[in-house]
Amino acid sequence: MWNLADQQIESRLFIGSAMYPSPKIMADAIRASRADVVTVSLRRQAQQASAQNIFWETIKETGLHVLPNTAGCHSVKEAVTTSQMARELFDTNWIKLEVIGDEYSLQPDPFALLEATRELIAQGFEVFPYCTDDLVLCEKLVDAGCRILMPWGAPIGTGKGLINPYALKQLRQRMPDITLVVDAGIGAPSHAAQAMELGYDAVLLNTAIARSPDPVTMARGFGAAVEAGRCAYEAGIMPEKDLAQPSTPTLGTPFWQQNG
Ligand SMILES: CC(=O)[C@@H](O)[C@H](O)COP(=O)(O)O
Repeated sequence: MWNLADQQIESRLFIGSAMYPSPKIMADAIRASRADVVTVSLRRQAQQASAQNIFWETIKETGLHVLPNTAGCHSVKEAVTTSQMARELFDTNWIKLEVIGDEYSLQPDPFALLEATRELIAQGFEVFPYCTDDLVLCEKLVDAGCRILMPWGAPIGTGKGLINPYALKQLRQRMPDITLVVDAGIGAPSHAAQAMELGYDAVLLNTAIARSPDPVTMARGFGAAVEAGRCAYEAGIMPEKDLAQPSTPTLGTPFWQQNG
């Protein structure tokens, strides 16, 4: 168990709820991933109100912690209003704050993100900001009152994995007491394991599972990878060496020549 914003949870995988082929496949994939936190977008588009209702019911039935998000917001005002609606709807002060600054890369706008964060924290929200891996921005978000940061691995939906492991490593070293979650751009279970091996507290992903030809099996794979990466981090990963070193001792007497 570990502590996320004063809640004890087990899994270190946060899962998205968009773009699944059906609500049933989404529910099955969420279950297979063994995630404890699911993120939902308030600005989600559904063709019919009935489809929207099925979606919300399915999310509720999972019994998971819901982390509403402000995906699709491009301004402080939009993000703050969406967060307030999310608090009413889901009865939670958690908000994954996304304020997009560039339509091409979907890169968060660091200035608007900081402004919206300050405003929402003043209103009593627990802000989970989706940010870049910029150290100075991250420090300012912490100064604003964030206990959790969600730097990107790569732009949303690209599946490129950790494009700047150096920056992510620096963040982990410089912020040992902050909960750090790699959010977005994770394409394969090995990317998720790499984030966990760096000592990140969790990873959040959506596209790689929802858009897989087999979301349920992929979700199971991601759940296992996150656990494997965390085990490796906790156990301590061996340092790399330049010189080869035999893993089988060559000294001593072979066992078939030993007496007795
Ligand atoms: C669902 C959600 O919150 C996304 O905005 C998130 O950032 C995940 O990104 P990927 O779809 O790249 O995993």
